Amino acid sequence: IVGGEDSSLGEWPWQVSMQLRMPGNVIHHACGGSIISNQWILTAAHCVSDYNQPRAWNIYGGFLKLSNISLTTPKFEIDQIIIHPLYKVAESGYDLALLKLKTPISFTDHVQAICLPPQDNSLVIPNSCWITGWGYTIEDGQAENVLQKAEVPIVTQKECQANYSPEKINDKVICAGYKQGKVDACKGDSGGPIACKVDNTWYLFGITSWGEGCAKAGKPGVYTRVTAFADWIKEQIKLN
Ligand SMILES: O=C1CSc2cc(C(=O)N[C@@H](Cc3ccccc3)C(=O)NCCc3cc(Cl)ccc3-n3cnnn3)ccc2N1
Repeated sequence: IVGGEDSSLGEWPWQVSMQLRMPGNVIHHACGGSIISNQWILTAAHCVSDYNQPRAWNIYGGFLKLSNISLTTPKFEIDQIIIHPLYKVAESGYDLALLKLKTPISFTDHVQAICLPPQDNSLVIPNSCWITGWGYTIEDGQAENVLQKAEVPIVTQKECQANYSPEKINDKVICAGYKQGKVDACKGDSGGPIACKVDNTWYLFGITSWGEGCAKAGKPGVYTRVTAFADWIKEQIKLN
């Protein structure tokens, strides 16, 4: 996250760190994700498309600092990875994947689910929402130890289409960021949430997907619009 600030423990209890098991028994934060029920995590398809072996991933919830995670830390294990069937590359949309966990999570003060917004667009998206992650804080940076948070304004479809080529910005994505840039997601944040608070309840409105650079003026972040896939998500959870 560029232009954000440190979160506090338990502030974003649905945020998980998705870590890849590398040779030599090391693990390495690669993507964010959001807990949406006690057995399901929602992330970006591009995070898992090249690493689609469930046992390649260790998932950690309830942490503020990556430095508190080690190979002996209790983890969530993936039973099944479901990538949206129309996904090809992040810029072409459908950038979402469901991860079914081997054992249900027992929720705590620091580990909770975030609500899915209804598909019927009955919920009005607030003017600004929050992005969170352990990604780079500058474009050519490194993973951040303390979970970062930043408030970003939602950009209209029209304005976002003007920023990027129109075929990349359709009604299944949501753009967020300031005209002057400065605040944005960046490498290592993808898969994570854009969370909006409506009537005192937090909803997952977007999944961090792509952008042209990080925090550049006129280049807002592009997020998978979760409301466009709420029925698909519910269907998959019911079927699996
Ligand atoms: O030590 C680490 C910790 S994590 C990490 C992530 C990545 C990375 O490219 N991640 C990609 C996604 C990816 C994941 C797995 C495989 C391949 C790619 C990403 O986050 N991409 C974020 C994409 C993005 C989204 C928005 Cl909303 C706004 C701006 C951007 N960025 C544009 N340029 N950089 N970020 C690279 C090195 C890393 N090194």
